[in-house]
Amino acid sequence: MKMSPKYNPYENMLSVVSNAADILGYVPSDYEAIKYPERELKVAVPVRMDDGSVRVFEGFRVQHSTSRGPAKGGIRYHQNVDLDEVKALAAWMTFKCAVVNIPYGGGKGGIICDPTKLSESELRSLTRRFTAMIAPIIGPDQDIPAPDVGTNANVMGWIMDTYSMLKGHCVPGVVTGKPIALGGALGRNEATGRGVMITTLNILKAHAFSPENSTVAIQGMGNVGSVSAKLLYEQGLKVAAVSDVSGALYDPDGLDIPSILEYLSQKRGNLLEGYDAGNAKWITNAELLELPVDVLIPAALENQINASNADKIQAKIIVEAANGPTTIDADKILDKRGIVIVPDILSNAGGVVVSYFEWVQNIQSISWSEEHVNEQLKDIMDQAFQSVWDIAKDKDVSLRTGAYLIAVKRVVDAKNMRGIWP
Ligand SMILES: NC(=O)C1=CN([C@@H]2O[C@H](COP(=O)(O)OP(=O)(O)OC[C@H]3O[C@@H](n4cnc5c(N)ncnc54)[C@H](O)[C@@H]3O)[C@@H](O)[C@H]2O)C=CC1
Ligand SMILES: O=C(O)CCC(=O)C(=O)O
Repeated sequence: MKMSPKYNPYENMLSVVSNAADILGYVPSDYEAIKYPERELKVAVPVRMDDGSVRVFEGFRVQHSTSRGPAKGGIRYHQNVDLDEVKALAAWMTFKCAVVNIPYGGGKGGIICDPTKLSESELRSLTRRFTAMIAPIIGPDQDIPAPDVGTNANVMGWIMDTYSMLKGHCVPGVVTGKPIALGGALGRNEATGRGVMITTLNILKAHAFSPENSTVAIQGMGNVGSVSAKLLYEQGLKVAAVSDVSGALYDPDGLDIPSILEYLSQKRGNLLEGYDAGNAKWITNAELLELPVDVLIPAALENQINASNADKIQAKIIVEAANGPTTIDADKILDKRGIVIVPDILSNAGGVVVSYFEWVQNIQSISWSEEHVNEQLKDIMDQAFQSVWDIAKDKDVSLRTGAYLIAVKRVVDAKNMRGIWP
């Protein structure tokens, strides 16, 4: 994925936060502290590769804020990971947890690597060594990792095992998104996509669109994109386009999502390439973003909708499933054009909400049914959507600004109530 040279996700995040702080009437010293991550750890992780050589991978864990609770957020394995990206992702977690009002701060981690080019044993060694190196700053009361791009339940299982071995006892609450057999929550694997589905239905309803008459295009068919596609298809939306790093499929009459998901589940590497497209046609990811659909769901990486394509977007609504898919320049262009954006910190919060349920179950040694998890998730997502919608209408601002008005206030209030010590 090509990043525009000037794009800095951390600066993007800061300018959104400053805008919200201005509207809230804060003076700089009220929110100066939340402009900086509390802690940044950079590690060099040596791995014995299958061919006997040693490679050293660079990794990061950033804790943006612990004012409202332990840091919380995923770990990304991707070749384009860098410190500014991890810092931005950590800060977005702080504001995401605040907007849905769960008792966490924000953190994020990453390793610069292409996990599709590593064998399972290399991935396991990399994960175990990385965990050992970040172990001093993580823990169920300190900082709780989870899956993100390029990581999954298996990786979380290795983190849980390595941390537990270091402590000398089983610590399931150190990480969420684990395999169910290791204390993972039922419903966590689908939770982010389920939250995206709930949010999409909420925004369609708010604009009096019926799901059955709405079309959607989804960029990214990993954990978040594929579950969003499945659940939206089941809700009657016409999923006209989906994509991944290997290309995009488009059929204005709607794709056969169950058949695509079946193909992905059988294919090693989970890529769309090679799928028998039938009536659908292959297009590029750039073309997918500009399709004439009702809803566009970017579910891949940051900086996909930027100043170079914002004036070509034809969707009426964008539901941000990825973190940071829209730059601030694009935001302004889209806003002027009347395109509604449901911001990432609201629409993709389902994952961390169910991670919170997983952690709550782990520390109490109890287990909830999937039905209970999904009901509680829906309640939280609906309430958060309504609060963001109401404040945005009340203040006549975008949904992104509305979400940040709620989140920044909660984080600043907590920070200031705790005070600066000594
Ligand atoms: N996994 C989770 O629970 C959560 C993930 N997110 C965010 O959702 C986004 C996707 O994450 P996951 O689905 O977990 O990752 P994943 O690793 O499961 O899937 C990523 C998908 O994006 C595709 N992709 C990568 N580069 C692309 C490109 N240039 N064009 C089109 N597709 C491309 C990949 O082929 C893959 O289908 C990320 O922004 C992540 O931070 C947000 C909240 C929670
Ligand atoms: O489940 C979690 O703790 C965090 C998921 C995540 O990384 C995100 O929401 O971006």
